[in-house]
Amino acid sequence: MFDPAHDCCSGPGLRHYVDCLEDLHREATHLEATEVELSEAIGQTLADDLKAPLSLPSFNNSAMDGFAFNSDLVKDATIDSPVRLPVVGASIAGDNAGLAQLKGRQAVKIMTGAPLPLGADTVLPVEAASWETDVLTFHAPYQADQHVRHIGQDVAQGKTILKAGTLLASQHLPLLSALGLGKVRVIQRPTAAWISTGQELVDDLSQTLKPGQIYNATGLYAAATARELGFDLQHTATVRDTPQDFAAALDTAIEGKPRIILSTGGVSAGQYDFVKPVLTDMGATIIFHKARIKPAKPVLFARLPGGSFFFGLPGNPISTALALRAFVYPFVRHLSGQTPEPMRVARLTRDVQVDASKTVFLMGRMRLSDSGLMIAIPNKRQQSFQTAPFAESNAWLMVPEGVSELSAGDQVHCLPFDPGSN
Ligand SMILES: Nc1nc2c(c(=O)[nH]1)N[C@H]1C(S)=C(S)[C@@H](COP(=O)(O)OP(=O)(O)OC[C@H]3O[C@@H](n4cnc5c(N)ncnc54)[C@H](O)[C@@H]3O)O[C@H]1N2
Ligand code: MOO
Repeated sequence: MFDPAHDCCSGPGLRHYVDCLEDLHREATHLEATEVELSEAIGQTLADDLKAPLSLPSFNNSAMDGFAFNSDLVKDATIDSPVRLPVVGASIAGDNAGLAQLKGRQAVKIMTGAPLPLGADTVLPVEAASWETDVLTFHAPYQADQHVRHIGQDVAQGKTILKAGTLLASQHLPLLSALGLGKVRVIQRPTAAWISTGQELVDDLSQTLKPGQIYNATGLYAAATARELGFDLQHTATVRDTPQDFAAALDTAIEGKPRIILSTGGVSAGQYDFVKPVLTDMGATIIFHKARIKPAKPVLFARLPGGSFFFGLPGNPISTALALRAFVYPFVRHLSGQTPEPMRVARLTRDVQVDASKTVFLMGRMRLSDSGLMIAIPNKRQQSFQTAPFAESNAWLMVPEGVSELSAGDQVHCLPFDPGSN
């Protein structure tokens, strides 16, 4: 059974948030890479640097519908002494006829995207051309290299186009598709199971509450945010808050071999706070329990005997949300081989006073001011049971430990609720 005398991390020795992040990074050994179809790769992390297997464009081609020829042929053209070029054929996109060599004083019709014939060095758009039947007339010279898209002008063959650790998103698809990269090696999103604990919880939102009951405020939130936080929720359960029920739920979750198991509730100090004793009984290694943060102070992180990781998220809905964003997300990001999250900052719109003995995360809104500056508006209400200010917010504003007040205009580090958003 759990022995409080060996509880390294509770009591006065609560862990600093920065130390917790270090623990999370140390534990998060990258998941194995697998090859997937490009269509399946969005939201997964690239396992290796990707090099371009070909150049883009892979052949010189026209950027306009018009005529292709060699500019040298018309260099002496004047009003008085025009130069005429016969139009001998056409280069059409998808057609390889255009790759033929132009011979002598010739031009060809050319369509946007069609190969520039060998010997041609420029394209005259059709609306700028003086032409009749099959003859182009020039009353002035025409520059080389007009409206030509050159080999490699987009991407040079062999160049690294995306780095390992890139989270693949829809903006990468045109590039990867154009390069014919139909399969890519990725580190797949970790799988997770979610256990809500509490005999007061009701999952069915259409059910009438009995006295003392409350609706589960974070079950649906977990399902909705899993993807943006980088994991796949494969199993959810809601159980009573007894050690037996929790242990049974944990066993069931483990059978699905998720990489991560998350639970809500039962990690604080009361008699129903059974999560840690149950974990300790099953031989888990508690990596940290309780941090010098607000909210979500009782957050717990452990390694289970089978190799899964466990997060005990405090039950207050806002504490659950903060623990997900400030602990689970950095862990998942590291597991997936991504680089640490870039720091986002914004200027506070008003003074804030906080308890300097902990890292404080305030619910707030990040947005661009009328003058184009990123500003952070802390919500007036900050309690961890208050879902209404959370609904009004889109980011956590982080005030580091040691800081007791910040003034309007000071920069504050922000964690957008959706880390993929700007
Ligand atoms: N004596 C102490 N009491 C508490 C401490 C403490 O240090 N000493 N810490 C407080 C803090 S901080 C937090 S956060 C909570 C965390 O509690 P638990 O994780 O043990 O969670 P529970 O006690 O099970 O629940 C807390 C609260 O949240 C409600 N809850 C739980 N799950 C849900 C859910 N899915 N949807 C909506 N609401 C939920 C639950 O009904 C309780 O009201 O402990 C403090 N206490
Ligand atoms: O940390 Mo608790 O999350 O303050 O309510």
